[in-house]
Amino acid sequence: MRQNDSTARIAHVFSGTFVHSTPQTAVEILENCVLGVDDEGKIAFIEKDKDLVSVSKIWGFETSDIKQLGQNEFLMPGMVDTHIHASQYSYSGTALDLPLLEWLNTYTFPVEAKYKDLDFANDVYTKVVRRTLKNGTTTACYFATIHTDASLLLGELADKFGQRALVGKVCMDCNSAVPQYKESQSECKVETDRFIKELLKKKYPNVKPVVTPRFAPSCSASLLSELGEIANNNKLHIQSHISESKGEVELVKTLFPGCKSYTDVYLKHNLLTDRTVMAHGCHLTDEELEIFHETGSAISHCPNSNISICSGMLDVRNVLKHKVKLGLGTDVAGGYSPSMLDAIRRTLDTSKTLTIQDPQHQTLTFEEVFRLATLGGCEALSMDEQTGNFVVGKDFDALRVNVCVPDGPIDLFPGEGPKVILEKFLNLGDDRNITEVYVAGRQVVPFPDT
Ligand SMILES: O=c1[nH]c(=O)c2nc[nH]c2[nH]1
Ligand SMILES: [Zn+2]
Repeated sequence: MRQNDSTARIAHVFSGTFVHSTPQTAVEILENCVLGVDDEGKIAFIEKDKDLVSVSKIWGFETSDIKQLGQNEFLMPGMVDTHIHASQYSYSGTALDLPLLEWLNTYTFPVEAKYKDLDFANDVYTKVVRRTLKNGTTTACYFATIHTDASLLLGELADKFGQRALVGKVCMDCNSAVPQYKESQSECKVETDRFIKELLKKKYPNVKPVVTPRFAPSCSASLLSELGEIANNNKLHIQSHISESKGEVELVKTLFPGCKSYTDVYLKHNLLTDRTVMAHGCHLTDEELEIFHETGSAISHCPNSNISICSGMLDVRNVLKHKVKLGLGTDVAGGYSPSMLDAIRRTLDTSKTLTIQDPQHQTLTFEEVFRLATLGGCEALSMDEQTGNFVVGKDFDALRVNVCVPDGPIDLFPGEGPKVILEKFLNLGDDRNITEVYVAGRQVVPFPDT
């Protein structure tokens, strides 16, 4: 057993069952364990089958401070939403009757144009941060809008409520359908620089900027180049969309005739790095996936959105075969649910649909999808050295799950072990079962005001 030779004090101790993923094992169940978190929010120790009194003496905490998990409870890593439009949350659950390009022009751009109004932004952004945290999203990779001040407000709210977040001020200098919702190229550069500088100046420990060209059809080639340069000079994350629908892929061919593929558009403008996450990718070719692998860029799989606006079905198995990093995203509001549990279920549904179409297709298992929602998301955002599973030294981002809350959605039966309990939670559970949420050791749910 390691000695407590550091000066850090133990802030939380949990005892019971922990469920997480490692690169080698999709679901590892650690029963009869005790896990300590230090006052810097890092996992200080994990001990199995140890006497609690001796562990408490070594680490210097009172046994009365231990949070004992019950029979129907477990701790799991927080879920990572690798692609969510905070600005579209106001109309989530509606407006799902048009394909992507018409959907953007009809519903999305007119709503996003309203974020000049900071009161409106404050209302929606407060609600989306709280809703996602309550549903177990400990890390979110957000698109905001083109408005710098509202995007900074989103960062402030994520920090206030304690969510780990990447926040992107959207960049777009082309929009013929809704011309009032775009910037000039020079405005876009000046405002992106201001957004990055001001957000970094806040020194929020867990909220960082992400360079966000909306997608190739909304950006001139020179804007894409400028954004590639900004991201690379400042070693920042990059997010965008790629190959979501066939109509979009055809449009990109006409807009960028000198590029070999949609992927080549981003590659040529230095936007594919090991800190890049591209949403969707439903129609990427194997050749394009190889470029993702070589550059270390990741894909955010957004199955609810892909189905809701009839964009396509990503073959996750094929992406994984190409050793491309992949996480899950809700893609609110093309996706109608802000819950990562929904993203897990839709990922399984899509994989099963592909198997119905082709029985040779190797269906994803719920264990694999659990990993994609947690550690996989952290890998996709290049945060897996910091968090994503229960490893000593990593930040403690975790959910306390109770599958038997009063009036909850799950019934258990005799003899059901932790693996079945996990599967039931993933398929049947909801926010009522997520009784506590921790980000970097700070308990953020229940909210302090409730
Ligand atoms: O699902 C999507 N949502 C968006 O807001 C968007 N913008 C470009 N491409 C997009 N796809
Ligand atoms: Zn999106």
